[in-house]
Amino acid sequence: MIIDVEHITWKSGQHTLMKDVSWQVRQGEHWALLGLNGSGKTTLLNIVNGYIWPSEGSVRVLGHLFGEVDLRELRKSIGWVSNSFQERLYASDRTQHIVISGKHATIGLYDKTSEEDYEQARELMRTLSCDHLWDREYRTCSQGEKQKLLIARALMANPRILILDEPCNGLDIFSRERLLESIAELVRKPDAPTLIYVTHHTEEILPVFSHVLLMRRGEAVDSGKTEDILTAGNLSGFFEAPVDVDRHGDRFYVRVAE
Ligand SMILES: Nc1ncnc2c1ncn2[C@@H]1O[C@H](COP(=O)(O)OP(=O)(O)OP(=O)(O)O)[C@@H](O)[C@H]1O
Repeated sequence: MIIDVEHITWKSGQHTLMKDVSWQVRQGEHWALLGLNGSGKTTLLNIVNGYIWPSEGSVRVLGHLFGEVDLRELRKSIGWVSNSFQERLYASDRTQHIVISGKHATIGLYDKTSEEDYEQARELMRTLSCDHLWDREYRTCSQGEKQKLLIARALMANPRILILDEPCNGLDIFSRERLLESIAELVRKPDAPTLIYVTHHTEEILPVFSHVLLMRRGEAVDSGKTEDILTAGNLSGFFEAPVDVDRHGDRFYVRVAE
């Protein structure tokens, strides 16, 4: 089992922000986390990374029970790419150095870099179709290009789990498709990490995401195989408003029903 969250509840002050959430991610699965603003997606991921401690329930990641494991060690196996991180990077850094700094999750490069580090960075930038950005200043890259670099950076540490938190935010539809194609490419690699993809938009849930977890007001409302979860009936119940789901190819587009 990659992630095993059992009956977790988290209270902050008067508010119960996670209510009896259970979630199991198995080897070979890739998950999308879908939910409206404030539904608890980031909170759940903070729990999985050991930044928030639930009031009740248990968390196991990669077989390690929280409470018995050195979280700093465990976190080395988890890559987490989120938008809030972007601003903390040095704007004038070269792209390849940003990627290589992911090896030890540092901001900036402090360790000596080896020839293999450069090779790995180049290979990862190739996988994410951004090797043409080699030696560019980070600040000159577009939003979509920055996302790709940050994903490559997270992969530099060879994580077993890769969390992509709304990676398509702020991207135009063409940049979004290019980024999604790179993510699909990454998953097709034989030693790909388990992906957790956080989004508000069903159309970003590529066929490589085998499973979906629906979050609402701190609860895991439903979870299962993508095609079983992303139906009009199911999502209308989930959003508490009638929606239509149009399927184009293997993508799901949700519209508010007339
Ligand atoms: N430390 C905290 N103390 C109190 N409330 C919190 C805390 N962290 C999160 N919350 C609240 O918990 C709820 C869930 O927040 P969370 O960030 O997990 O949602 P989300 O699904 O990731 O939302 P978004 O899609 O907008 O990023 C929100 O109402 C938020 O204000």
